[in-house]
Amino acid sequence: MSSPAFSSALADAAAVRGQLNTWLVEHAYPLWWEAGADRLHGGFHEKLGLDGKPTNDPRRARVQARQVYAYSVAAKSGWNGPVREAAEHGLTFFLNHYRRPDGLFRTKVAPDGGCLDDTVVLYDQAFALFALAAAQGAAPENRVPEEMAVAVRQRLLDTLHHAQGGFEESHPRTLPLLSNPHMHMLEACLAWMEQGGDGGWRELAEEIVNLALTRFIDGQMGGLKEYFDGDWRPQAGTPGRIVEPGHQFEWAWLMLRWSALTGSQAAADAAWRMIAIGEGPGVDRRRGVAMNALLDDMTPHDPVARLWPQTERIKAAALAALATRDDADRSEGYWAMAAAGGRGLMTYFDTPVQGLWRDRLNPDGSFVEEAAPASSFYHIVCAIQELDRALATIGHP
Ligand SMILES: O=P(O)(O)OC[C@H]1O[C@@H](O)[C@@H](O)[C@@H](O)[C@@H]1O
Repeated sequence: MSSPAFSSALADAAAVRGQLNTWLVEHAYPLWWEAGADRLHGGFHEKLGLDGKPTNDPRRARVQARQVYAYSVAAKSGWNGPVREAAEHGLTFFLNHYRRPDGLFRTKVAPDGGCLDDTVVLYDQAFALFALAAAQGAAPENRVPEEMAVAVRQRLLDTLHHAQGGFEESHPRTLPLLSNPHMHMLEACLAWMEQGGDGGWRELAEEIVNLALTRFIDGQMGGLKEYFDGDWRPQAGTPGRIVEPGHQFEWAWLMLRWSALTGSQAAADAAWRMIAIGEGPGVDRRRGVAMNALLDDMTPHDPVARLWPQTERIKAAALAALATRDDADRSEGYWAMAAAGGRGLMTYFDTPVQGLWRDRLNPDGSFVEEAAPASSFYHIVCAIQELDRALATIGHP
């Protein structure tokens, strides 16, 4: 029962959290382990069809890594399935089939683990680091994941480091440069800092935060952009004008975490502005969801709403509510945002087989009929756990 001292928006957010968590533990975790794990070849399927059966799609490195994370933290949500077995099932396949002789990770393999694309993609390296941090957290006595992660970090700094900070996409250079993999690199650095990793994680995190504050974010508009030329200037034409609401939320969540760790006011200020964009022009009130993309004049660019921006809306809102807890009115607004984000997310869970999700909501309110991508599970798990953690921190049951 919620105490009368708690606001109604907060109680509402807690009620939504309860529904989300029930769905997660009773339907999603069991389904993505029972049907989503490949007992024959190992690893996890890339997608489950709307009938709950696996599709035979090629497997992206990021998806395996994300599933390792999702199952590593499953016990925190109260799933009492074989947490460790599930996480190890994913990690074994990932290390056996994606790890290259140079210690970096290839981008894609076939369902049987055969190499389909040996390319090193920066985004995938970030998720490899993230999964290794999750593995470290699940089995702290084994230091192998840390050794592997430090080697990956060093190799990236040796081969892809950009003179003005951050990373190239590849060597030899391909353009545009992208902010997005840096977001996940920052997420991985924070995960390693939480695991007690060496000072290199903090240094790299700081470099990425500074790059975001000085280059990725447009100081006038306050929004963070996606595509850049070789000197970290927004790319010419439309790509350089794209502002994704989901990324405003996701970066804001990371910036608030960074600010809480370091006291950085600049990071917090950037977060408030990004949240205002995401939650203002970024949300279509009619459908109750965050859209895929705006342009820098705040007009919709891609009004389709994928699932993942909804999870990022929840994460940003939960942490913002926590960070403003001494200012009742502000905090109340963020709890309301978290509740609205949670409701928006739940509309994606209305599927013939419970535990699956829809991925794309059209402007007319219909969903695209398609298989459920496993890639979204990590987003969903993290959002529900962040909401839960924020509520627990302020003492809400
Ligand atoms: O597109 P998938 O693989 O489902 O990932 C979902 C999304 O995750 C977010 O964190 C961002 O990195 C997006 O750019 C990405 O599209």
